[in-house]
Amino acid sequence: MMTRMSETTEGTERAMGWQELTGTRVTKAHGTGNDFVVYTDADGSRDVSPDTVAAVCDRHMGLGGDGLIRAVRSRHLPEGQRLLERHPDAEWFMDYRNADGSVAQMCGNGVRVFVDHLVREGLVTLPRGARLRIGTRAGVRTVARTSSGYAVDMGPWSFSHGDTARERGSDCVVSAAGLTVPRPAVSIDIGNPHTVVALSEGEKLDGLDLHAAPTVDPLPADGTNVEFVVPLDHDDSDLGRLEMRVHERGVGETHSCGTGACAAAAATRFWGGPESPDRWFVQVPGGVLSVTFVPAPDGTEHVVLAGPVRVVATAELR
Ligand SMILES: N[C@@H](CCC[C@H](N)C(=O)O)C(=O)O
Repeated sequence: MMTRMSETTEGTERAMGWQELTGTRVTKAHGTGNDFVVYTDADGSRDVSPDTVAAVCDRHMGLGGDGLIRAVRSRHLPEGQRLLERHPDAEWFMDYRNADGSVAQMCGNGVRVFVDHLVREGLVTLPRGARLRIGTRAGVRTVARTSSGYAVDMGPWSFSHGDTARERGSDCVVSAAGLTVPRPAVSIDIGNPHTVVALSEGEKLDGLDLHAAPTVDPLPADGTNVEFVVPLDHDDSDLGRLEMRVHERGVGETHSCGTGACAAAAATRFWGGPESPDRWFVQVPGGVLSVTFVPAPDGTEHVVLAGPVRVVATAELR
């Protein structure tokens, strides 16, 4: 993290540097407690270094956030230009960074916040029921405006370690503070990497200490976000429910993770067998997300994530 020592007559303070964004108008918003700082860089001239991201996301010396999102026109990024060849309508690209400055492919809560930002800034019009295509490093995602927020087609999910999970029910083991022994788990890719662990009967999510990153063996090539889940009783056989806590790659424990909720529902549905429902409510510390598995026209199964967006403030970085 970039820091500089600035001496004042009163003493010495550690100042964080976000010079690249000084004077930039930003929005602070969250989706179920997963909070982000968003800014518009329409022509791609205000990219940021990892140090700047970390400084802005710092909860004591900066605005604070689980991530920083740059709204940039796709044509100004090489990865955006590639997407435009197949999806010329994906005008805007979500350039997503974790709080530590690392780049992530996708963010399920962030993409709702991102689209809400575009709407509020008058950069797109999106009436209720209309759809918008967004470029991300995980590919193009289609976002629809609903009566209570946004629903995102997250595309298909897959097991990160091939068929091993289908054969054995798990493909890795996870250790974490508060777990007595390492647990079998599955690693799932939904544009970004996740590993899902179910707690055993009688274990409680609040017994976990997620200050330190859980250990995953084998670790997916790009690292992983880790979700701990407890399936909840549900009366309605068409609607599954689960509770989840998450340790995010590049952040630490967060109040919510949209892609994590999708991965958690996919794993729990897989473990439950063919009778498992296609609709899930995922309870996270910051609220409830809806995850639905739908057949796609190309024969694959897509995951649709829906949830709210709340704007906290707009501000100018000084
Ligand atoms: N909170 C996000 C996921 C953000 C990226 C993640 N930390 C990663 O590195 O993959 C979500 O809502 O999906």
